[in-house]
Amino acid sequence: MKLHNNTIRGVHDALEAIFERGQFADKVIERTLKSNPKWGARDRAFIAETTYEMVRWWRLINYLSPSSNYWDLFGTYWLMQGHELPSWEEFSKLNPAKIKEKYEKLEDPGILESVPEWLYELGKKELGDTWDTELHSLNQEAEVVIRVNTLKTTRERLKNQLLEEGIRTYHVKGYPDALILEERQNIFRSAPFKAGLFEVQDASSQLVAASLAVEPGMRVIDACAGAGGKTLHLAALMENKGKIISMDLEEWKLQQTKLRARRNGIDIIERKVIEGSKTIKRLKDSADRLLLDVPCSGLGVLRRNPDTKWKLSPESIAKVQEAQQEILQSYPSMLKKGGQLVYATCSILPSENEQQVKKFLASEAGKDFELLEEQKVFSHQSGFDGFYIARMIKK
Ligand SMILES: C[S@@+](CC[C@H](N)C(=O)[O-])C[C@H]1O[C@@H](n2cnc3c(N)ncnc32)[C@H](O)[C@@H]1O
Repeated sequence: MKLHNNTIRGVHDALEAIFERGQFADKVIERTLKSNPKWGARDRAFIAETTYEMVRWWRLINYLSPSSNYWDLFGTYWLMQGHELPSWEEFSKLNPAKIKEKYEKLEDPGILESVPEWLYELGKKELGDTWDTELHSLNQEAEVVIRVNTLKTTRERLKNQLLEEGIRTYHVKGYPDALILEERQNIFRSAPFKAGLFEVQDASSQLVAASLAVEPGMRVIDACAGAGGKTLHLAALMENKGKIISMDLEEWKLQQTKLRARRNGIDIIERKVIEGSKTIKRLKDSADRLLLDVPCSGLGVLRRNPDTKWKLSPESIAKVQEAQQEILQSYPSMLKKGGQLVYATCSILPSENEQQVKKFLASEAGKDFELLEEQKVFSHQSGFDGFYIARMIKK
C-alpha cells in the first residue's frame, strides 16, 4: 500500500487533538475529514482507520518506539501492521529489525493489549483470566451494526433496499432486528437512512430494550435516555402506542431524540430534563416499565471507542459507580407495583454490574424488588460489545 505524506499529516493532527488536547476521537475524525473535502474516499478511510488503530495500540506503539515524534510513532504502527516503510527522511530514525525483536520478546499483557497498567490490574482483579480473553476481543475493530426500524419496514425488505444502494448486509441468529454491514462504509447518506428505516446500534445494545418486555399502550420511562438510541427501539417494540418519558440530566442530548424520532415516525415520546429529586418524586408509582441505562465506564465498548481507555482513571470509575448506586436507590420509586425495570451498562466490570444490583436489592430502597433475569454479555462470546442487563420486578 502506498503512503501519502498529506494523509499521514491528517492522522498526526487528529492524534495531537486526541492526546494533547483531550478531545474525543470520533469528533476529531469527523472534523478532520470535514475540513479537508478534497480527500477521496480511500484517503478518508485511511485517516479514520489509522487514527482509531493508533489510538487503540497507543501504549504498545510507545513502548516499541518511545518518542514524542509522531512520524516515529506512525512508522512503528506501520511496521506492526506488517508493511515496509518507504525510504523517507521522516522514518530515518527507525530500526525495523530492533522494533521487531522488542515486540517478539514482549510478555507484559498490559502492554501487549495496550491498556493503562492500573486498568489491566483492575480488570484482572475483577474478572481473573476472563479479562485477558475479553480484553483481546475488545481490541478488535467493531463491525457496523444497524437496527431495523420495524415501524417502517422489515429486516428482509431493508436488506434488499440497502442492496439496491450497493450496501451488502447479513444477519446473525439471536438479534431479530439487527443487520451487519459486510463492509465498513458511510450509510448516513443512503436513502433508507434518510427515510428512517434504520438506526446504527450495536447488536448487544439492541438486547437492552428487548429485555424490558414492553407492550403497546404501556407507560414507559427511559430515565437515562441520552440521545435516545434505546428510546427509539422501545417505541418500535411498543408499535408507537402508549407513552415513553425520555429523561436525562442533559437537555442537549434529549434534543437529538426529537429529530431522530421524527425521522423514525415516532410520536409517543415526551422529553423531560431531570432537575433534581423533585422530577423523580413527581413521577412516583407511575410507570409500567423503567429503563435505567446508567452512565458507566464504557469498558464494554472499547472496540468502538478505543480512546476511552486513556481517558478513564480509578477516580472516574469510582465516581460513575457512585452515580449508578444513587440512580438505583431513587429512580425505581417511579415504577408501579408489579412494574418491571432493567438496569443496564455497557461495562463488563462486576463492580458496575451485578455487585451494584446486589447492593440495591439488599438495601431498604430495594426490599420490594426481585431479580428476574441477568445477562452478562461479553464481547469474546457474542462477537459484539460488552454489556450487562438485569431485569427486576417491583413486588
Ligand atoms: C449510557 S448513557 C445513555 C445512552 C442512551 N440510553 C442511548 O441508548 O443512547 C447514560 C446517560 O445517563 C445520563 N446521566 C448521567 N447521570 C444521570 C442521572 N443522575 N440521571 C439521569 N441520567 C443521567 C448521561 O447524560 C447519559 O446520557
